[in-house]
Amino acid sequence: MGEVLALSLNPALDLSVALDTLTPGTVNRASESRMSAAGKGNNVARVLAALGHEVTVSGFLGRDNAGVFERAFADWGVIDEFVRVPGDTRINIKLAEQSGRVSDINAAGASISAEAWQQLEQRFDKQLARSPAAVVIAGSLPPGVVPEQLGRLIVLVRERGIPVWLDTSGEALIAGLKACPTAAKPNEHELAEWVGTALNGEAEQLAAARQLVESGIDDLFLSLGERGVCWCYRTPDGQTMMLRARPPQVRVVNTVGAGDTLLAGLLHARLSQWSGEAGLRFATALSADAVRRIGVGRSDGDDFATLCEQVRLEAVS
Ligand SMILES: Nc1ncnc2c1ncn2[C@@H]1O[C@H](COP(=O)(O)OP(=O)(O)OP(=O)(O)O)[C@@H](O)[C@H]1O
Ligand SMILES: O=P(O)(O)OC[C@@]1(O)O[C@H](CO)[C@@H](O)[C@@H]1O
Repeated sequence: MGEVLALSLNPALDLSVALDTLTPGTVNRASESRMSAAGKGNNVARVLAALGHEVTVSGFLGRDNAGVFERAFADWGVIDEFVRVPGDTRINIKLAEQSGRVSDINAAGASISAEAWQQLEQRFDKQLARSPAAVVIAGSLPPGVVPEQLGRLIVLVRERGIPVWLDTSGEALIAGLKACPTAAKPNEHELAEWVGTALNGEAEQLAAARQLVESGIDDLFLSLGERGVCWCYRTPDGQTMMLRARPPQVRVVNTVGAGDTLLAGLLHARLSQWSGEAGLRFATALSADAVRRIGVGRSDGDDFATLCEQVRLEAVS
């Protein structure tokens, strides 16, 4: 299986807190808390490495708390090509209630200097020269990095004929989509940000997904939380098609990183040259499996084959 380069320009340490019910303004007692190396690109990298891919991770890491990431990268078996910057990598707080509701508090991240950006670009160029099978760019941009810089990275990858998969939000998503990545995975809120107005119902969401594919993106995966995922793509004869996957019902513990698990599963299937249907089924089951516990990727459960069977695929007309 080909090598993957996963870029997290703004990685994070996730402090995941499980509690019965969150009551703002009071002392809340956690039933469990855990700190882990994360950020969207790193989460995708972790899942891909567990699925057997050779993965290089890159982006910016704060020097002062880099140790937690370095230990995690060694544990996951990924190659660390992060540029070290002064200070700490941000800590994001994930509050997961018994009901399955999650509240995220995401920090802005350390500011990136022009010099650090230059270092990143130089490394990126070398990494691309090794012709990875795919590049994933995922997560928000840190202060000091403007959306156009993300667009430039995407163009650099595409110029080399390497597939680039994008998962980001807000202005970064708008600039990133303009640069025409091979694939993108917005959730419904991110897609509405791209459109610039609220999307009322699935018909409007699917129309926006279609518009993106018709603008030149090969594969658009619109993730819809517990409602599953819609894959919009262009056939070799230029038609736009849509396939919908509905996940099985599972007991939700923590949904953080479900989108990253989904993206990793989809890319794994693509790099393994599975059919689109098989890939969508696998990735939907993988992300449903992931929400049953804290963390990304496959759980220890022995019912994964059943989860795959329970995913419902349907063509969208
Ligand atoms: N409650 C759930 N039950 C089953 N599957 C789920 C559930 N929530 C999410 N999933 C699966 O995970 C996928 C991704 O979820 P979602 O759309 O919430 O991604 P996201 O917003 O990008 O998440 P994140 O940013 O936390 O990674 C969904 O398409 C679905 O397949
Ligand atoms: O602030 P961003 O970069 O948009 O998202 C960061 C983040 O919420 O995404 C991951 C889940 O997808 C978490 O590990 C991480 O904390």
